Amino acid sequence: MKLLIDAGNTRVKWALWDGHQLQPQGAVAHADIATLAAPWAALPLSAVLAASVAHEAVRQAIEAASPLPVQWQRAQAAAFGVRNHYRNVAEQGADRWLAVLGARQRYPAQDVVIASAGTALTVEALTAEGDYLGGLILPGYRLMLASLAQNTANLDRAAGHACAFPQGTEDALASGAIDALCGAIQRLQQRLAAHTGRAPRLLLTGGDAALLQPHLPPDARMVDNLVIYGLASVADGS
Ligand SMILES: Nc1ncnc2c1ncn2[C@@H]1O[C@H](COP(=O)(O)OP(=O)(O)O)[C@@H](O)[C@H]1O
Ligand SMILES: CC(C)(COP(=O)(O)O)[C@@H](O)C(=O)NCCC(=O)O
Ligand SMILES: [K+]
Repeated sequence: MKLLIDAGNTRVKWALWDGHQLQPQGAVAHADIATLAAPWAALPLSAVLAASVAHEAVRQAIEAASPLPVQWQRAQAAAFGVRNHYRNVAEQGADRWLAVLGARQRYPAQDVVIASAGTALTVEALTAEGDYLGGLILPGYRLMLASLAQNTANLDRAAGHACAFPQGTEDALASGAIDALCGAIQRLQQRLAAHTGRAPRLLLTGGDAALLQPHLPPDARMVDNLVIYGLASVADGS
């Protein structure tokens, strides 16, 4: 059994992989990583694979809690039939590359847009031929609201509901953030469609995927743990 870990800028998600099935185990805040040491020590593990885009201290806390040496994964130029067109793969977040590999494993040979709605929103474009063309980075929902709260005199307040014609500040805040996030996703989707001449599938993952889904076309599909599915592909070497 292999332990798979996805350390984002807000939370550390982990799952177990037996070579056939993924068993998601949950998520903890960075401050609580040490609480995972005891449950991890009780597992019959053969390997630990992880990806982190968080601060170095998070990486060290995971290493301290892990009963085995951690096999840290990075973005690659190519793997499993996917070619990464990022100019410098060393600067790319491992989570973005692994989400692309996870999408490729779950939806082989399809044009896919992958929206990972976490601390940041990342949106990736992957063609049926296996070309990962690149993608977008923008602040996630919470970060957008926090930046307005911190840099204006009047906007430090809870967001309301997203709606078509917001008629109050709270709703205007929620609607602005949702439209920015969903607009970015749909623009990349349109560009990939224009590039390939085919309509891509849209996959949503990350902690805010459910927040965005009602505001996107009905065929947008939520797929939990795409980064961890990418780690499972790497763990299997397939
Ligand atoms: N229980 C939760 N704890 C923290 N964030 C949550 C929770 N449930 C949903 N969220 C949302 O998910 C986002 C974090 O998503 P996640 O995919 O874990 O991010 P990351 O990979 O950047 O750590 C938060 O910004 C928040 O809006
Ligand atoms: C864009 C990210 C901050 C997303 O992080 P997350 O929201 O998953 O915590 C992370 O993938 C990152 O730090 N990337 C490095 C820059 C790049 O991918 O080009
Ligand atoms: K993300």
